[in-house]
Amino acid sequence: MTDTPFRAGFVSFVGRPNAGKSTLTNALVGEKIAITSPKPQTTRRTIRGVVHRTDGQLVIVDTPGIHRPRTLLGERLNALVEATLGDVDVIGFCVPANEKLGPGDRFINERLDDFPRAKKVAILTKTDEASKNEIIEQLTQLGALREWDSVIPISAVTRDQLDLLADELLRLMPESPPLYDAGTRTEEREDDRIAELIREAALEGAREELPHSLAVTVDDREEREGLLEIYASVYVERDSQKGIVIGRGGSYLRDLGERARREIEGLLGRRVYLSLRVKVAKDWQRDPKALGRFGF
Ligand SMILES: Nc1nc2c(ncn2[C@@H]2O[C@H](COP(=O)(O)OP(=O)(O)OP(=O)(O)O)[C@@H](O)[C@H]2O)c(=O)[nH]1
Repeated sequence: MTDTPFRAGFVSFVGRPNAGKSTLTNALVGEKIAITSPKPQTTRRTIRGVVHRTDGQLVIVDTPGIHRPRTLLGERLNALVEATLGDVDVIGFCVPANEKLGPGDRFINERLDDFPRAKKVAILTKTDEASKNEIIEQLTQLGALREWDSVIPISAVTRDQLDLLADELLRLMPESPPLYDAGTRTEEREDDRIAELIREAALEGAREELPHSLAVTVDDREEREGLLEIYASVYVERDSQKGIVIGRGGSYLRDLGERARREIEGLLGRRVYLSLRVKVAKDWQRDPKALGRFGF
């Protein structure tokens, strides 16, 4: 019997907004690394999640989507995507099984030619939401786009075929010693993860105009009688949005704080007191200084 070599490398999932990239990352890593939301384009940061197996390591680089930039934030995010995809070993192109292949998918598929170094895998996501016939039709359409190194239908929610996907991704990785210690599941700083959980809670139920205007910073933490107190700010771009986030009598802010606190307690495994303040940073998406402060 021959020993299987240890393989390790980087994979990035791309696909149109809402294709299920963040959910897939979390399902593979087995921990909440990237926030997910039914609102499109909520992923802003490059986040690394690490999948540990006895025969190898998959390092997942979760990028913001590829889209046409409209603000300085958009431009910076696109530059981040370019730099990331130029560097990975495998690109997983995610297409939802329950929506027809559209111009958005074709645009991204064409862009994949710009990254010749990476192996390319087509991933049909959300198969739990589609019929057998729809899945077959989508697989045929995907197959016609290019010569993929692999084509795999999965559901991150029911975990269907996730192990097979991990096998396939690993098979395409170079032989390499481990890239991360066994205990490492993400490179994200804890405060950044907390800020993202708060942003996720704020996105739930937020109105159309709001999602792209939200930013969150964790400003301070204090230990008090066994309780961890976390002080954070939720930034919006305009005064009118401040009222929306606070809600009538503070109701919206209370609800979102409650949801965020539960998620943070899950992450940290301990009781937390969360104090949120809503602030206005005028047009921060276009302001280089503000972008720097928010970590972009
Ligand atoms: N039924 C079902 N829903 C899914 C699955 N994967 C993702 N979703 C849902 O699809 C929506 C979008 O998922 P995300 O993982 O946030 O999508 P994304 O591609 O990261 O989105 P962006 O950050 O906008 O680029 C969420 O409401 C998820 O719950 C799946 O396998 N099955």
